Amino acid sequence: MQIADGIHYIGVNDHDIDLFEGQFVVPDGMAYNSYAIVDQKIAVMDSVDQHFGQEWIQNLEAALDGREPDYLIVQHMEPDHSANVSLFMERYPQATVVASVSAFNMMANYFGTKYEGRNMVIKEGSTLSLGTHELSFVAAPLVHWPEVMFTYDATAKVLFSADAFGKFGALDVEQDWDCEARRYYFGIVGKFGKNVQAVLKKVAALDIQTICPLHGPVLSGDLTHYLSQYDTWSSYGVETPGVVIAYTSVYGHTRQTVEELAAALSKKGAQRVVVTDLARDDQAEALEDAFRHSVLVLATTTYNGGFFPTMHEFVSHLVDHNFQRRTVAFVQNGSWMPAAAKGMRALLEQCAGIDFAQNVVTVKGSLDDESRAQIDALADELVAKI
Ligand SMILES: Cc1cc2nc3c(=O)[nH]c(=O)nc-3n(C[C@H](O)[C@H](O)[C@H](O)COP(=O)(O)O)c2cc1C
Repeated sequence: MQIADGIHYIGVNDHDIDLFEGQFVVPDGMAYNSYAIVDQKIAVMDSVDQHFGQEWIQNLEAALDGREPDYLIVQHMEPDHSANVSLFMERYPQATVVASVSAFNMMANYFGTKYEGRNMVIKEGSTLSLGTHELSFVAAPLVHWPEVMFTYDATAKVLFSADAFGKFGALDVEQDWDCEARRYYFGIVGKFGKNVQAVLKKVAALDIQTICPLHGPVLSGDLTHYLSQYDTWSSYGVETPGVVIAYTSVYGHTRQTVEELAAALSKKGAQRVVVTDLARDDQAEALEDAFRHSVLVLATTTYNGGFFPTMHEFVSHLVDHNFQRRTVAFVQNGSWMPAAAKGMRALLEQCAGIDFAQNVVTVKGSLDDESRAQIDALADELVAKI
């Protein structure tokens, strides 16, 4: 598949993977993208996951039509992209590997060599001419690893963006971009909003017609939507006004409380209320929902003096991913000494700019008039904050 003049797609689809990066469910598989820029010199953009080396080489050789590659540009050393660097370097002994200093340090760790004598160290502003295609490199530290470089092809007006603008899902599955790109962003890149903002500012100065990420589809046409989504996500802005209620429940009373709160919110004018069961639904989906919307309600059981383990896991994800600048409310259940709200709040105090709702719903085992009045008061407070 030709993406632009001289630029070929040579990546692979993975439908065998169970969990991406050891934790994310990917029901539609995953794509490991790689590209060949065929010019007077030939550059290959990154390799692919360890299981697909032979397929990748076949794709490369089909695109090269008997020629041999001159460069392997390693933008990102995460093994789903770098696992076949050594295969490439053995197969093409004339080729040079092009990467940042930190990428070469990681190559020493992974492959036991920095390819001395066959390497080209690049940094922000370095250039590489392939003949017609003029490449320049844009440092993207911590988007989302420290060694990451973007590559800009000024001739084809293509930005090779490493993991940025990537998404879950193989390329032979038709899918809306936003949903799985958002889940990918907040699960994997989201902690590093400042770094994403910094690199977005740099690429804003470039004339870009096509974005070639290392996962997900090549983006072309009007890029405004993708750039604007990345700007909102990386600045922790609200994408969709609404309430997310993330809950756990052992015996159903907390679930019933959540259902009544959701109904009260809708009745009082909330246009969008999303409810997720943290023990059964995908927590990565819940995480992206929390970052997407304006208000988050956490509802859980007091559990051995603390709070329920799956809620603990979710709150840890929020803190780890730099959750910030949102309204957060608590619903707690406790048959003898409710303490879940206090425990959750203590962890979330680490997050910047959280507006904790004044009203807390406390259910002592099962709902009663007092807790129903609290639901009503909390719904009033939250509707005003959406
Ligand atoms: C293993 C376990 C530990 C619990 N620990 C506490 C506790 O420390 N303090 C408390 O007040 N209630 C505690 N509870 C009681 C729960 O609040 C009660 O079971 C309630 O019904 C849970 O809400 P649910 O119906 O939504 O599951 C505990 C319940 C379980 C099952």
